Amino acid sequence: MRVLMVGCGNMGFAMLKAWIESGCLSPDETGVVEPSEEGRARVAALGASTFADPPSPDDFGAELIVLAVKPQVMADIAPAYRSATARGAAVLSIAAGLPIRRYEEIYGDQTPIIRVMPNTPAAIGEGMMAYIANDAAGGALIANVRKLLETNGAVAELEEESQMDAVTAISGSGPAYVFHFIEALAEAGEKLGLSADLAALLARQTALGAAKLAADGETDPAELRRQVTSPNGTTAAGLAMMMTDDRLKTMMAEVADAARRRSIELSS
Ligand SMILES: NC(=O)C1=CN([C@@H]2O[C@H](COP(=O)(O)OP(=O)(O)OC[C@H]3O[C@@H](n4cnc5c(N)ncnc54)[C@H](O)[C@@H]3O)[C@@H](O)[C@H]2O)C=CC1
Ligand SMILES: O=C(O)[C@@H]1CCC=N1
Repeated sequence: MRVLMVGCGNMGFAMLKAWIESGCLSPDETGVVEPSEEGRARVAALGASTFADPPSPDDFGAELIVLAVKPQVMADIAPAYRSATARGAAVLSIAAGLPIRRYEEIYGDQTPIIRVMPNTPAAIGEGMMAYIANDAAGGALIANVRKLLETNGAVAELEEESQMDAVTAISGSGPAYVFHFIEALAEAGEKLGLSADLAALLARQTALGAAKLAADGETDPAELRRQVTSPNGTTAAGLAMMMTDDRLKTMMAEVADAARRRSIELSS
């Protein structure tokens, strides 16, 4: 499948890197439109073709256009690819907020459109990729797109598009919450007198180990938490600060709701 990615910043590059490095996508059939010279250089290092401006369909012959620009500029940028969709190219968008109907307004509802919410661990095959497709997207296209997304991590098909704002708030933005948790744990270590390097190592290795223990889903995270918590021990003392009055749960609900509301705002 000839893939043309439009915009290759933090998220687009994270996805493309795994597509190419896994061997799922050949660099020969990959193009990237990216105005930033630095952005083009790192794509060129993967062996893919780069363009500062949209290539004509005759020049590239894209079968899949991947829209990976910011939602705020999508309406200005996406119409340049109408000639490619008119010749049969499908569209995969990773933009937050923008519903499928927005793309149908640009390309027509006969154009196959898939909307996916990725996250940055996609670069190392540990992402969470949640998608939904319009009626025009056939089984063969969806199977091919899933093959690409599987190189990025776990893949889930949503039941309805209305779930996408909540998905964005949880898994799309979620890595940033976890990174901030790691920052906060490391800073707490420094406040307790540890060196910055040691505190940072303890924080990130602890997050990694805990995530790996929880990753297979076989043991409930609440049970994993209980396994660390000796009665009247150190963990119980620490957790009381997080759990009294559901302090952390209340904060996480507020965090996720703010992100979901912003996703809804971006759609209008
Ligand atoms: N960063 C993340 O963790 C996630 C981002 N997303 C979505 O991914 C999309 C991209 O976000 P980021 O990669 O974070 O932003 P970014 O700013 O890193 O990347 C956007 C890229 O688009 C390029 N660009 C600007 N004008 C262009 C044009 N006319 N043609 C082609 N490319 C153009 C920019 O040079 C830049 O490299 C957004 O829609 C965002 O909602 C979705 C999930 C997670
Ligand atoms: O912050 C954002 O809007 C994008 C979407 C999800 C993660 N990053």
